Amino acid sequence: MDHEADVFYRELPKVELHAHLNGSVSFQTIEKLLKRKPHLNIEHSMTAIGKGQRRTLDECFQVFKVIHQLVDTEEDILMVAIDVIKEFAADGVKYLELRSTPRAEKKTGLTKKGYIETVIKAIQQCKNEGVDIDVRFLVAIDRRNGTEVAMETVELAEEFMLSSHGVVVGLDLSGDPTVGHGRDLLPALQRAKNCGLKLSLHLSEVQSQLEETDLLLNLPPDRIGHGTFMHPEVGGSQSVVDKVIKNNIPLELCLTSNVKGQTVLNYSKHHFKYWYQLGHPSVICTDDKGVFCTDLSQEYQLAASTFGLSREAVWTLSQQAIDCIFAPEAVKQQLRQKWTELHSQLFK
Ligand SMILES: CNc1ncnc2c1ncn2[C@@H]1O[C@H](COP(=O)(O)O)[C@@H](O)[C@H]1O
Ligand SMILES: [Zn+2]
Repeated sequence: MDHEADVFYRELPKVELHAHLNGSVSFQTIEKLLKRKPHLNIEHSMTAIGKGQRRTLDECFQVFKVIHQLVDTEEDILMVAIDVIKEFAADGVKYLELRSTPRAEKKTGLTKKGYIETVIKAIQQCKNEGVDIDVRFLVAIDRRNGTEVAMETVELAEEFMLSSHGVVVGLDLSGDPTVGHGRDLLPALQRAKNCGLKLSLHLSEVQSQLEETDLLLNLPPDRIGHGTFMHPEVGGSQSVVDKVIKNNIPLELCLTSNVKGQTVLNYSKHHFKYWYQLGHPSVICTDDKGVFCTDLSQEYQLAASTFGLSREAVWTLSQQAIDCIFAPEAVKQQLRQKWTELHSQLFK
């Protein structure tokens, strides 16, 4: 980790809605994976982007390929998922939506179905151990894999939505934004929506995707990841902004991810400012806490210090994230209750 966040931000109860499993693997867990697979000759410097370092988004995607080499059995996935869940819990996250791309690996016999089952098993195991966090799962589509794989992924997600007792709640569209086009994925996304899966889509993470964003907004998605280049000031358009506002689609905003991935020049230029000033639902998230060496407390603290938010404003921000979760209304009520209980402790 680059810094330790102040106590207030760690104790602040938080909701994390945008976390890719394999991007969230901590230094300590990477250490364990390196010991399991010394023959790969992978070093820490290949799996994370440290303090003050920046990479192009393209280079970030190389990092994921390295991590995927390290996480290629059910055993690895189980360990990684349990570690990641416990780390979020230790950081004060009370509700977490993890997302991950089911992968099959011929070498190890890993199947996509086994992948999803293992993540669900990890979630169940943490629950049985009494870890103080409610975890849900979004099955991810990697956009580079095209139409057919997207449709298969939706079918799998649908199956697990029906059998996982509420753990699988939705679908994520992610992957290298410069590869593939949303139009080819539209039928799969439409199908997901029709069968009751919630949709969180990475949109306009890079510039010049306005046409795709405009098209996919017609679904409409239930949440947007990043949305960095949607507003007119950065080459977006007012009509796209109007669609987002009209449909009241919350944004998942990941400050450090965008700064380290160089799609945003610096923290003060982050589009959090634009959407927050509009009063539009904006949720602070980590994206890839392992790769970008951050955690959710730190992201809240960075937002507060960069944009001059008071502690009460930070509290409200974390509380309003509850409105944006994909789990049902009863879960939202429980979380609101929890926030109310914790408020007096934090502001005594
Ligand atoms: C930095 N901005 C980003 N933009 C788009 N997709 C991203 C991403 N960060 C992560 N992913 C997606 O998540 C995968 C790794 O986790 P999982 O193997 O699925 O658990 C990456 O391969 C990519 O598809
Ligand atoms: Zn992401």
